[in-house]
Amino acid sequence: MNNEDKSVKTFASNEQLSEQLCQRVSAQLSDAIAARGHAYLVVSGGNTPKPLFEKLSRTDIDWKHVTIMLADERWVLPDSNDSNDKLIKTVLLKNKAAKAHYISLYTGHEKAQNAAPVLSEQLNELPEFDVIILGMGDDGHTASLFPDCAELQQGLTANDAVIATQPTKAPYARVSLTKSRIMNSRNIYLHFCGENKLQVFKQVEESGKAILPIGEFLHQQQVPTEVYYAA
Ligand SMILES: O=C(O)[C@H](O)[C@@H](O)[C@H](O)[C@H](O)COP(=O)(O)O
Repeated sequence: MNNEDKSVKTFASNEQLSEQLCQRVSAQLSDAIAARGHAYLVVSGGNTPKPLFEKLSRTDIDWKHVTIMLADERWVLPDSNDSNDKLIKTVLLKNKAAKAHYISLYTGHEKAQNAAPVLSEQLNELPEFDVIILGMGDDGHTASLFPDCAELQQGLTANDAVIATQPTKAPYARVSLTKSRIMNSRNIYLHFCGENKLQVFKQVEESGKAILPIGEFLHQQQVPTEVYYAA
């Protein structure tokens, strides 16, 4: 591993990983509250983070001084089982974490591209995120920055905080944080599970460059980035 490689913490299960990541993230959120009076936590959707969300929801931190939001949203109705908004409200914003502030990326606009500028204005006003937890797909996408979507370069270069994307190999139009908004964070975590994703991660890591979107956040030295992997 060259010195640019990110530290990878490997766990036997997502349950064990989630326990450790919950402790780490909670401590950083509490430090942020102590230092600045408020903490900003950005999470990703999908299945991988569910055990982490359950544990975070039960963690005793000063949630009323935490704002939570998603790194991306599928453009589906909020009662859809594919809605990240529904996932967060169901699995994270409960128990002790019910006191947290939450900024939904689902604006109610008919189209994601009409929501993106409104969300950009709102999220550009926010300070540096304290913690952002990114997932990764088998294709190396993260948030909704997909290798095969026409909007990828815009997502990697725009100063806007949010863009609309339309992946070709995944369902739904989406809104996604851009690289510049993701990088405006104090701590980045990449959380993924399974051998397939591990091979993708190793391929990107060993290439030394951003051959897939996740590589934009692995091959950078500006923001401390830790990788949490479970078999
Ligand atoms: O809206 C989404 O789908 C997520 O934000 C996305 O980036 C996710 O992190 C990966 O697709 C991994 O999803 P799984 O954890 O379900 O494999």
